[in-house]
Amino acid sequence: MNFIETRGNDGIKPIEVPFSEAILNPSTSFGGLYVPKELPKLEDNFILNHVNSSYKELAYDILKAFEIDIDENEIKKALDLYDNFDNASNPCPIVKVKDDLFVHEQYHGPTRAFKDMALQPFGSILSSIAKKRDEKYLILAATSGDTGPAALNTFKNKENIQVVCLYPDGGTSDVQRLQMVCEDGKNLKVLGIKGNFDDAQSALKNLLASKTFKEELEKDNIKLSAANSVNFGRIIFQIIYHFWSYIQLLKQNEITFGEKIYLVVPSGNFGNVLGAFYAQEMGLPIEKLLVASNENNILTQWINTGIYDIRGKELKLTKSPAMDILKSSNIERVIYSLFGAKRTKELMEDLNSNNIFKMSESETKALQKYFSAVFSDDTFGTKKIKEFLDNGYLMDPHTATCIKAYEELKEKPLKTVIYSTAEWTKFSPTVLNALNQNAEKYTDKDALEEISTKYDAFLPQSIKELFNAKINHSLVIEKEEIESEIVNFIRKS
Ligand SMILES: N[C@@H](CCOP(=O)(O)O)C(=O)O
Repeated sequence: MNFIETRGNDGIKPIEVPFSEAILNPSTSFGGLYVPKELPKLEDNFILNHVNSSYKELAYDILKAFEIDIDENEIKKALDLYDNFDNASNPCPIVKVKDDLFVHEQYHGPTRAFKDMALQPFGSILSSIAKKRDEKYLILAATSGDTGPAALNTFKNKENIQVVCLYPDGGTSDVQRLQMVCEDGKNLKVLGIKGNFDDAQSALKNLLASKTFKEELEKDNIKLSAANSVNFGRIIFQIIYHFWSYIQLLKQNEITFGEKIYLVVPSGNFGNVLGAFYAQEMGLPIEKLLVASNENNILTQWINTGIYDIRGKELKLTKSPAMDILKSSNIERVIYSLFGAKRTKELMEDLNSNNIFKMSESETKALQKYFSAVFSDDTFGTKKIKEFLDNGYLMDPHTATCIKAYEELKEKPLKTVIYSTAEWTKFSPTVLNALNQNAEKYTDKDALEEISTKYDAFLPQSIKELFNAKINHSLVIEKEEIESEIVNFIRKS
């Protein structure tokens, strides 16, 4: 299957490209994003046929439905990386927390966040193709905390690959920061920037679109790609686990085949919930996608009003930093699916030029057929962390935002899966404040120890080791210095 562009084609780029091309070179005409020409429709009995499949078998068959131009053995090698997760046969388990409520734990990979579910196999495939083609790539990653560690981990020491990861200084948790600045691969560069996540992501998008930057890289025979969800190579792996959720509920006799469910997804860049939307379009019985956000509630505003307005909005630093985002990348792919390329280009150009776009009433209704949204603040989150642990379940602040959506947005008494995108270990001071109902300034190390001892919670070795690890990347730079720092790094390596 080939891939086309959300904002249409400029007559210079190829009108459609295979999967390998879309992931190696994600920059498109007019700054759009690659999307599949059409989504594969899975056969009626696809789900039933996979009730006894392993995650890897399910993933393989979904990837096959996309007819991607990647060698079968490469795909299998990439999927074998799930064997390194906590439980090889179930890399993202579902846990029942109430009669009708289930948590899909997506954080059992090496960097303790859902990004590993996609970046582990994506990194393997991308670097294998680069090596086979004998091409060198610079992979950019902008992160609000989870993508960065996962991108660095997957590409560390990979031949033909260099990675530059941009994070907002002071805009991630301390564990997230340490996961990045302590990484030691010789092909990795981590840059803190004086700015927020939107600044980091805008820099990435500008560089992807910049002819002169790409020409500069070409002098060293280097091509440019990205590890963020602007790259469809991320999204394709973020479709699979929604099928897994449904199949797990079937296996546990919690639902019967065909019964619809709600999925609640904590959202920032909208890649995870976009994967769920695509899964629904491919045949997964979903009643509605419930979008949870924090006080940076732009997604709630968009879904509830059809207006995306960031004029005069300041990005707030919250206790759920991975969702501290105002310019969300993947709303564009949803808009394209619902209204086509011409309208997507119009709306995205409005947003770029005026910091606002307005959809019509009928467009807003069309969006609301699939999505409902609500946001919550940190006070709500800490209350829910405590309430759930009192009932035996430990969750992180991002997962806690989902509870608001579960409590307020469900219109039918259907089973609901909430997505736990990151492990509590990445946010232990916030979690301990919630549990002790105080505002003490705990260090991450103390909070991790106290929670794991008091509540007998598992503490991964990779997290414990961070506090004795050497800091390999201490540079924090101005936004304006990003491009020259990257070029320096390329030239020095
Ligand atoms: N929440 C992300 C931000 C980047 O999102 P992505 O899905 O586009 O990589 C993070 O934690 O870094």
